[in-house]
Amino acid sequence: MPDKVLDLRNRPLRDLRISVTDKCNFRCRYCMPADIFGPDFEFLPQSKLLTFEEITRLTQIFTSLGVGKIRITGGEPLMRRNLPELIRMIREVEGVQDIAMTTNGSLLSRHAQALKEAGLDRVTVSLDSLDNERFGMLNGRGYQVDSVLDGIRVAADAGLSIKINMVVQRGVNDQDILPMARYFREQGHTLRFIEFMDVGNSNGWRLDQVVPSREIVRMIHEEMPLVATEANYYGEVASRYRYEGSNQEIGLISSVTQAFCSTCTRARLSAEGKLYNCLFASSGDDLREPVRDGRTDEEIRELIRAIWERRDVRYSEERLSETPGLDKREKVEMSHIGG
Ligand SMILES: Nc1nc2c(ncn2[C@@H]2O[C@H](COP(=O)(O)OP(=O)(O)OP(=O)(O)O)[C@@H](O)[C@H]2O)c(=O)[nH]1
Ligand SMILES: C[S@@+](CC[C@H](N)C(=O)[O-])C[C@H]1O[C@@H](n2cnc3c(N)ncnc32)[C@H](O)[C@@H]1O
Ligand code: SF4
Ligand code: SF4
Repeated sequence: MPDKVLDLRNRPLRDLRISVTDKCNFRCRYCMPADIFGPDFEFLPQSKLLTFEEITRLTQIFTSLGVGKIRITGGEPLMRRNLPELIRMIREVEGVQDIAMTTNGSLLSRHAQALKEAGLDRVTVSLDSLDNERFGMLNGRGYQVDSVLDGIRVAADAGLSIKINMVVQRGVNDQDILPMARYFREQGHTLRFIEFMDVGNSNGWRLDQVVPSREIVRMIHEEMPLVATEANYYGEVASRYRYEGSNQEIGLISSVTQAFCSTCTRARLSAEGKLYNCLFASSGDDLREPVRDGRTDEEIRELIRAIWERRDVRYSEERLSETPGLDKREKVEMSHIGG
């Protein structure tokens, strides 16, 4: 039985989100704006990345503290070589119940089959528009919608369970809400709408660019009636609705208008081995050195336990209550810890 660990707000440690690279082939404005992440930007060298063996060892230590859900992310995780090998290694760790991956989908058609065979359970594909011109602008590199839809198709054929994530920005892609809802309802995949967030330090976030989830629900409900559904599990990020008369669902991730910090069970491990206790943390605790300097599993486990036990963060709730000085704090970049 894993040894349960609680933070200062009584939140258990249940999910580990592992970033395997800080590199990405996209330059989404809200995450890696091209003017900052340009040709001279220095990404992490290979020697600073956790190896697959180190990631697997840490995963095993995390499961002994209660983690059962693993999400592989990035940057773009499919830019890390031999990723199926890592999935295979994590699959063998006792206590791992669910392995998911978040990807921009552009390289998925090439890798989906191998990922499934290695033991990946689910993929979440990010897609913000079905309109080629707008999508090309949003991803900052002119990638076409079809490259992502192909990836989704191949992943579904390979037997992976699929969700789609759409970040909605007012005046940018809010006209895509209904076309996306119609399309993915027809395809039978759960689409989740994410409120645009003030992650990192450079995405130019403004509150008036956030489309509140309740507005999205109202808009879809008018055309395709929705029924609210119970959460699947404690701490689920998305609130869920199903289309009346079917089991087909959508989800709303309301991190700005209805923060969910009070049940946040997520730890985040960056590609260089820093442990972050919040998506909006200023800094992380290094685990790479302890892993490399010969410490035992038990010592590392106690280190992680101590980090979690002093955790008190609740950034999104503080944003909601307009805590003074919050907007001046330096934050980790989303591409560094993976969302
Ligand atoms: N503020 C905040 N946003 C989060 C958090 N976790 C996820 N998000 C946002 O929600 C998006 C979707 O997250 P996912 O990783 O797909 O959600 P998940 O809960 O792991 O998904 P399922 O396991 O499929 O339910 C992320 O890209 C973030 O934008 C969190 O802890 N805090
Ligand atoms: C940082 S990406 C990493 C994985 C992969 N590259 C992808 O895009 O799916 C993870 C998720 O974070 C979301 N994201 C990035 N910046 C965001 C922001 N400012 N607000 C809300 N979600 C954001 C992306 O849309 C994506 O679904
Ligand atoms: S959201 Fe994902 S695809 Fe877009 S720039 Fe960030 S890491 Fe890359
Ligand atoms: S803002 Fe931080 S504490 Fe709140 S839900 Fe997100 S990651 Fe968890």
